[in-house]
Amino acid sequence: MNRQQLIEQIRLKKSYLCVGLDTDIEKIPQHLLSEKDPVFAFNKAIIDATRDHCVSYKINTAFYEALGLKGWEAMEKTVHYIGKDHFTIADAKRGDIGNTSDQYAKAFFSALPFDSVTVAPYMGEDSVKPFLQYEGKWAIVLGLTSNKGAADFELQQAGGELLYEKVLKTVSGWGSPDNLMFVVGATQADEFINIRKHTPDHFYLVPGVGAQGGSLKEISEKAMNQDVGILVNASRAVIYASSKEDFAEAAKAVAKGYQEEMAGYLGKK
Ligand SMILES: O=C(O)c1cc(=O)[nH]c(=O)n1[C@@H]1O[C@H](COP(=O)(O)O)[C@@H](O)[C@H]1O
Repeated sequence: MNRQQLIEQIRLKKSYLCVGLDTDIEKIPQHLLSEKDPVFAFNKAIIDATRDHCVSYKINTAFYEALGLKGWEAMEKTVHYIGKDHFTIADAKRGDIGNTSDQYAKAFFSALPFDSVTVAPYMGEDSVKPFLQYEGKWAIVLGLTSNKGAADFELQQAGGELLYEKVLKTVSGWGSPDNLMFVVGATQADEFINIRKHTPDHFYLVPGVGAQGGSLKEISEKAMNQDVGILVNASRAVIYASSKEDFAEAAKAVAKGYQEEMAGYLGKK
C-alpha cells in the first residue's frame, strides 16, 4: 500500500488505528485451543471484528516465531487473510549487514506480502537500505521507543543532540516519506513536538496506548500533520479485551471506541 492509499483509507474510515496481533497462545480463550490452528482462529475472529475500525494490522513476529513452524504458518495465513485493504506491518525489528538485510526484506516483502517491516537502525545505512528497494513497501525505523530502555541510548547526548534526533535526521536522508516511517512511542509525548520538527512529513507508527498508558489525545494533538501522519497501535488493550467467548465483540468495542475518539481529532484538523 502506498502513502496516498494509506491516507485515503484513514480519511475514509476516520481512523488511524493499527491493531496489534501480539497473539500469545497462553492468553487466547480456552475454547479456541481445540481448533486445528488456535492462533489463526483467534486472529481471524479479531480481524473480522475490527476491520471496519482500523486501517492497519501489526503482526509482532516474536509471538509467532516462538511457536516454531506452526507459528510461522499462522502468521502467513493471517497476513493473507488481512488482505490488501489494510496496511500490514511485520513487527520484526530486523537489520543486519547488507546481504543479510536483503534476505530479511525478501522474507517479508516477496515470500510474504507485508507492506512494511520494523527495522532497528543501529547497524547503519547498509542495514536499512535493502528494505527501501521495493516499490510500495516501507521500512519503519525505530526512532524513540516507548520502553524504559529508551533512556539508555536513544535519549543520551551524542555530539550536541540526542541520539534519537541523530537517527531521525540521518535515516530520513536514506529514503523518503513515501517509503520510510519512524517508530515513536506513545509514552514519549513530551518529545513529540521536537520529533515533528525534525521529520515534518513522515508517518509515525506510535505504539504504547492502552497497556503501556500512552495518551491518544496527547499524541493526536502533538504529532499529527496535514496528512494525518500517524498510525497508533494498540495490541493487548484490543485483542485481550475479554478472555471469554465474547473476546471478538469485546475487541470490536475497544477498537470502535478508539476509532470514534480518532474521528473527533481528525475533525479538528
Ligand atoms: O516497534 C514496535 O511496534 C514497538 C516499539 C516501541 O517502542 N514500543 C512497543 O511497544 N512496540 C510494540 O508495540 C506493541 C505494543 O503492544 P501493547 O503494549 O500490548 O499495546 C508490541 O508489539 C511492542 O513490541
